Amino acid sequence: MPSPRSSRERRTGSGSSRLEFLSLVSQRSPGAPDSPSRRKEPGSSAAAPLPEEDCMKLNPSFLGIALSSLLAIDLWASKRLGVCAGEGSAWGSARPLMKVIEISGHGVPWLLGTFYGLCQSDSSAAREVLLNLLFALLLDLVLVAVVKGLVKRPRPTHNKMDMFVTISVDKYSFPSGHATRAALVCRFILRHLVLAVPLRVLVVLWALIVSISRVMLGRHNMTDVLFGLLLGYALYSVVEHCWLSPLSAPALFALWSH
Ligand SMILES: CC(C)=CCC/C(C)=C/CC/C(C)=C/COP(=O)(O)O
Repeated sequence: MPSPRSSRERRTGSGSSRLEFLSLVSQRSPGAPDSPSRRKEPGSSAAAPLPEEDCMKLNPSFLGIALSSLLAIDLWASKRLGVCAGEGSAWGSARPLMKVIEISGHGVPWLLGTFYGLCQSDSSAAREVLLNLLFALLLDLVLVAVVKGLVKRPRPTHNKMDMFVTISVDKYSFPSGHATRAALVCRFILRHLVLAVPLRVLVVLWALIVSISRVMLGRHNMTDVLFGLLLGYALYSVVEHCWLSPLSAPALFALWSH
């Protein structure tokens, strides 16, 4: 397949890659000063040809353009939706409520609550469900920490870093740990707790509100939250696949049997 550079060369009749570079630079910043690669050497009539890899970097693919446009829209919309990002923001007075919602989806109360329930449970069915919930919550923490550490996307600039108990990777925003936990816990509860319909609706609403509040608080961009929800949803399938039972993990269950 001919490379984009070679087809351009055929059209212009030029043997050098200079025109390719010029067109891209002028599209991006028409008023920008000459870059080193555009500058002619004194006394020479043409710039030295660019290495192939430089041209490829400057030649944005359709996917690249689509992704950067999506990210630009994401940053812009997330900033506009960050209406509780500070006390002085448009909905700054709702910030304390948003922070309560934030704590309701935080890892510490969920881990402590599940652990406490496990210690108090007196039926083997409850122990099995709570042990798997604990496993799911820990798996979620590890997975989110790994992805945050790999992607290293900084939190939005309008975020005030005043969160309740964080770990080092929480300076990064992709994906939202609250969103993964909300989706995971929501699926888990709907599947393993016998609840009346209004309560099931409340659980789904809680997960949605926790997720939306991440953007409103300015903690995350929308894509962090959307990916977090997908990740948490998928993680539940993994947990169900690896379901711990007295048969598959007898030693673990022996620890909790009174
Ligand atoms: C047992 C253990 C290691 C507990 C750590 C619990 C903990 C500090 C979880 C972090 C929860 C948190 C602040 C997540 C960040 O959520 P985002 O939605 O802002 O990504």
